[in-house]
Amino acid sequence: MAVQYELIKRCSKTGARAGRLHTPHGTFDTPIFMPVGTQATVKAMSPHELKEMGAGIILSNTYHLYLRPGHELVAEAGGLHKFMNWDGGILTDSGGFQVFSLGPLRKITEEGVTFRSHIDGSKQFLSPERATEVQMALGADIIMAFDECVPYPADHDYARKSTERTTRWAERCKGAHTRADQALFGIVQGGMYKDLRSMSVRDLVSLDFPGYAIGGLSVGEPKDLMYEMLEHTVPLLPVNKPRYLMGVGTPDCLVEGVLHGIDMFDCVFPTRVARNGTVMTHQGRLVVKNAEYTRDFRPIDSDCGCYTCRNFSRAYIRHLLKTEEIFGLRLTTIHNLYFLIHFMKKMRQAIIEDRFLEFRAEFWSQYQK
Ligand SMILES: CCCSCc1cc(N)cc2c(=O)[nH]c(N)nc12
Repeated sequence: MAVQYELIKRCSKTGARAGRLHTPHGTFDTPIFMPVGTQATVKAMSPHELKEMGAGIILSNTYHLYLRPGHELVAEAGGLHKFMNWDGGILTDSGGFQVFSLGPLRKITEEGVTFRSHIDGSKQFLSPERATEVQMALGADIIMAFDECVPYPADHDYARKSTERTTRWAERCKGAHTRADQALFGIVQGGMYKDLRSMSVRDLVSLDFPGYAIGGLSVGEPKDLMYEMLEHTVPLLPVNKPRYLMGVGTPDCLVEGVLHGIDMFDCVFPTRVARNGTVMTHQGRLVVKNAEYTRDFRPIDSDCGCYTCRNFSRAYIRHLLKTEEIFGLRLTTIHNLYFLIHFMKKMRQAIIEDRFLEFRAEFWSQYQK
């Protein structure tokens, strides 16, 4: 099997677990945070810097790469790993989510989704088969089934019909997937309805995927509702397969996701907010661009071991951001990614030492959302 999950330690009191994910491009400790590199680059970061800070698996987007430069060109280059010179793990999303979130004009039918390119307005079409073919050409280690992310809010009838179609699409993706060196993950939907979440898990598990993503969350719902869906859904998934919570997240959501037994996370948040000067600390977010940091010669976070915190002050970083110096957003990006990658490592160690609940309590005692 291209991707295998190895359970190392389960927390004795919660769903939290420490594991390893074996892939064709390396073995990675879980829980893991996966930086997003939408267009075959984690913005402002070099592959060397990503490797140095401990990144293991990065994400790219089928929707964007299909439109530009085209999956055929990436295949001609030898696949994504060669094209972007990254020898770690790569996961690609299937494109459905981006079609729904980027394309204002789209038409969903049983066959697939017709949409307008956000680049040149050209009419495009993605089907489960096409999305799978594109991802096989891109060559990621883990690829995602083509799904519809049920919008929030959605009524029960819409959520049911959409989720049932996502399952039929998942079966078609499975039928079209012929690369033995890639793992195709199913994506659980069901909106905010426990009965539909159970139905989606039941139907996808019967198709026997090597891993399962939980989709349709982190789509604007209250965090407590996301946690309620996780509490219901994760225990229904196979223990010996990886669980991936899509689009999450911030440190608080990562802690609660790990609590419920999630192994893999991704989110554009840390890199996106870094570019406008918001950085993460153990006490919560800090907008280093603000005037209050003009003469603050301390590092962003004195407990952080990243290149940024070892070499530069808040005052200097604020100066770079205010003057729109490119180095400024590189420094904040380095910090935010390092912070989350190492936050996961600390959580994993706490699980292994069976003190995850103490870790969680300590986190919440310091963290201001
Ligand atoms: C590179 C981005 C990966 S995660 C994008 C994402 C994020 C969120 N929040 C939900 C979904 C979903 O339901 N389906 C799919 N394919 N993707 C989702």
